Amino acid sequence: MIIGLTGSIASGKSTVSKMLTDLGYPVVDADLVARQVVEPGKETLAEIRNLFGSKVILPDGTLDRPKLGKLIFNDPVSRQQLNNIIHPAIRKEILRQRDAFLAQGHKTVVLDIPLLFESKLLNFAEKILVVSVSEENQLLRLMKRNGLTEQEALARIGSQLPMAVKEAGADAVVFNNGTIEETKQQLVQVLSDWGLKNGND
Ligand SMILES: CC(C)(COP(=O)(O)OP(=O)(O)OC[C@H]1O[C@@H](n2cnc3c(N)ncnc32)[C@H](O)[C@@H]1O)[C@@H](O)C(=O)NCCC(=O)NCCS
Ligand SMILES: Nc1ncnc2c1ncn2[C@@H]1O[C@H](COP(=O)(O)OP(=O)(O)OP(=O)(O)O)[C@@H](O)[C@H]1O
Repeated sequence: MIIGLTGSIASGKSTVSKMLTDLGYPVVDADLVARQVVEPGKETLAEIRNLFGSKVILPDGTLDRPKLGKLIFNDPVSRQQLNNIIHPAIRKEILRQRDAFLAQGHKTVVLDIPLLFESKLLNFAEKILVVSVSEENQLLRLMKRNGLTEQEALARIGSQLPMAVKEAGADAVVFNNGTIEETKQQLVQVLSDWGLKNGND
């Protein structure tokens, strides 16, 4: 079974993803893949440089992520241009990592993809698990984790589909407003409903 794990920014995907890893499930992490495909020397990084200029490249040749983030989260046109360059590379690498896990004999693979609903990967997930959070908790957690102002955090939240749309498209929703333990209990219940106990299933 391929599980698509998604949610909105700072809803708690990484937190749930870690719980799944601890239970033994193999997880493909799209945010990590997004970093791998722009490592120095990669074609995607060269394309980003061509589009946005050398101002988004640090002296050591790596991507200046905060700078590119400021650009794309405040401008839908730039965001779409970046997505057009980077998403095909991310998609290809996600599928490669999924296939590698399946080839190792895993029966269940988790794809942790923040933009699952916005991307062309939705069809690859047989079950969609959405991690949901209240608007208030989302804003507070995002500002705290990334050291953002309220305005910066709201721009990032606004660059994704609304939480309610994702909940409506989910096979199951885990509400991450309480303690981490309460979230874990909900997750275990969902897995059990799907006939899964641990990463060997
Ligand atoms: C703009 C970048 C360099 C900013 O890097 P930064 O280290 O500050 O953020 P990070 O990569 O950890 O992303 C944090 C969160 O932002 C959200 N996010 C990232 N990119 C996008 C996007 N293009 N559109 C909407 N939300 C996004 C996701 O929820 C993600 O989990 C980076 O986010 C990026 O390369 N984005 C494009 C790739 C992408 O779409 N990634 C999302 C996973 S497929
Ligand atoms: N139940 C919780 N109670 C308190 N804080 C939490 C809880 N769950 C997650 N957090 C914190 O909220 C922040 C966002 O969580 P996390 O990083 O898991 O979200 P995410 O959905 O993976 O975010 P992103 O889309 O940006 O990668 C983190 O700093 C995390 O430690």
